Amino acid sequence: MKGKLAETTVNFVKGVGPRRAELLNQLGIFTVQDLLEYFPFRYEDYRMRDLSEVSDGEKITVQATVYGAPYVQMYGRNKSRMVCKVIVSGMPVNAVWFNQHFLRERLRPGVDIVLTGKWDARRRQITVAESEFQAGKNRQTGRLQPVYSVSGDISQKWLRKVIKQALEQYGHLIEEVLPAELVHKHQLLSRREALFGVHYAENIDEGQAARRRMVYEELLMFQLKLQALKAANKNRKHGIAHPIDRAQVEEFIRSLPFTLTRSQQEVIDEILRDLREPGCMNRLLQGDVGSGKTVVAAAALFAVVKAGSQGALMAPTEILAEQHMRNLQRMYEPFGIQVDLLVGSMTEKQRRDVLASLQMGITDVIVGTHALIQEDVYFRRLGLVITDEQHRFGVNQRSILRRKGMDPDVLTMTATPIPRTLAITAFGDMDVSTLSELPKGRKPVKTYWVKHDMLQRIIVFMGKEMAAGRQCYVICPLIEESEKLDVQNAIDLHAQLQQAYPDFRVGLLHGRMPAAEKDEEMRKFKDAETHMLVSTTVVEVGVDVPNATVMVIYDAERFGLAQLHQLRGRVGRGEHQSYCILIADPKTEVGQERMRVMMETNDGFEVARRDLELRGPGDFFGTKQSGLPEFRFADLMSDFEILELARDDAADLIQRRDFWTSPEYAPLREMLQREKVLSGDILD
Ligand SMILES: Nc1ncnc2c1ncn2[C@@H]1O[C@H](COP(=O)(O)OP(=O)(O)OP(=O)(O)O)[C@@H](O)[C@H]1O
Repeated sequence: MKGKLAETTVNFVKGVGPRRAELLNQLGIFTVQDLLEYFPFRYEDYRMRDLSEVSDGEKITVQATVYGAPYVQMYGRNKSRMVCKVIVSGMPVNAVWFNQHFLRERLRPGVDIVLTGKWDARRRQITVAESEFQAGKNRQTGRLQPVYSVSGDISQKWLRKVIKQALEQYGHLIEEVLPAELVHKHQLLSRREALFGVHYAENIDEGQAARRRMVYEELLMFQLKLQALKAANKNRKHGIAHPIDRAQVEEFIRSLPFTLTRSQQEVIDEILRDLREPGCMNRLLQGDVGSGKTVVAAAALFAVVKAGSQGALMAPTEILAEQHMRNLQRMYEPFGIQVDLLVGSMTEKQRRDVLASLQMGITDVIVGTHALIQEDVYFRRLGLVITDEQHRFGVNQRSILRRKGMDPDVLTMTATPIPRTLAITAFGDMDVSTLSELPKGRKPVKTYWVKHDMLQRIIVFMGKEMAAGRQCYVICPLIEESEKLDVQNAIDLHAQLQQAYPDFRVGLLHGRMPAAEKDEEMRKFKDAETHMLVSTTVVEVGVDVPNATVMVIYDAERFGLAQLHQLRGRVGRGEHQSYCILIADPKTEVGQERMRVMMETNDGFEVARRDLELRGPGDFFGTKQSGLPEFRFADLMSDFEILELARDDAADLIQRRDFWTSPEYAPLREMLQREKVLSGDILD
């Protein structure tokens, strides 16, 4: 939102100096508005409890009174353990602090203190994580506390303080942006109430109400934008009406080593129809893992090339770009179509050659990463761009191309199963095609969940599969905090497994390897020069090695369901029976349930549905689903109902005459203007 708060930088908040301002900037917080809209991702319950209500090992916050003298033991270098007797709920309890002996002076008998920490029922002891001496207005304990995503030198405590300070200083300037009728209709909090509410929530319900208001606002803006865009694009007749020769496309399809599924055939028809039209195609192609999206892309590119244009296929990684290029080269070989690769790791000379060949129109199809549509890349006649979900073709990319005199059709592919209704709503500016079946003859992947102590048996099993000529993936544990540790893990596991299988070749793939080396490892696995591939999650999307039949995932509980499904999708891509083995010791009931979901279903839509169910209300801001547009506040899967409301409201607003004139809607109109969806670039 434009306005005073969006123009006031954070250093105007009391207590924020230049250094702290810089730290906030690193969190993406530049203005007071950013700060106020920096929402907690969950709440920590510091509400006071009675000892009789808590069970062993729980985290608690209690009111205590010191009655003994603190006893300090020093050990190591500067390490300490301090014990002090306190009274909680009328009973004596030991409070233990680590490395905080500087508090010793303050622990005098009779002093009241609020302690937060872990309760050990057997020893009647609290291991203190936080202690607070006075119970004043700004006290952190004794209530629900927002937990923000922080990093490095910014502490929770400090950020809480600064946000509260900002609310005190600037809260009165928070302006409503939604029309009163909508606030009323959906019983939303006002913007001011919501921003106060989310940071000061007394209970989870208050937090949720605040969140709901912001989610609605965000989704309404999103829908207004989409619908304005779609309306603008509909009016365009500047796209290319490709003179598609149906018979040639049929010939290409007949040349493939398999027959298309009905779904593939239908989707290709839909795309060909779009391509013939003069308007710009903007279509989303979704299909579960292994449903055969690449062939559809190949047929579309083929059609466009035969109709006299060039095509571009953009992949999220160099490995995938390379894979696509080889596939296309193989498929197009009988047809004399020139496919070239353009990626970052090429030499300057190679790059120059490809650019020249593109510009002269010698290259028919260019495959690359997203660097492909850069300022200095020129096509002779670009007719179709195919890209993937994470890199949806945005307004900016379109306008870069348009400036170069091109207005290609666009196809976006996604493997994230999104319920069709959600897809249509979430991608309101696109038409949606779905591959709803897998190629014939695929056997469902058998999924097993095992504990770490089964490792030996897994090793024997993989040995047997490899002896039968198959290949295996082993995905290493993932340590989120440190990429370096991830890599080390992968290296160690690789060494162990190579030792376990002296007769087979084991490859290694991780994110820190140079791109050329990664490609080489991938190629070796693809050509079955290596029999096993130990990898971090870099193989996650799109890799296609039909001869691989085993996917072993270490520490599977650390991955999200969507990610596990993606990983599992790397096997079961050929005629052989495939297996997915999840090695996991989940500690929570939900964690165990997630493993069971994987065992029970192979269907991506079902996995997504169960995933949603398992995310309880405690999961305040949910886990982000890949494949859908990302938002600050909203999570499209769980906020689907609000999304539908917002869609209907947006449709209603846009066609209303007074929306474009009345002051009530000025903030929404300004947003649309700022986002350039109404400007000349789009509305010709
Ligand atoms: N109709 C078909 N019959 C048999 N095999 C097919 C058919 N269509 C595609 N395939 C093969 O199935 C495998 C998976 O296809 P593809 O790589 O296109 O899947 P995808 O939809 O891109 O999946 P993912 O999202 O998992 O990467 C490939 O080896 C492909 O050659």
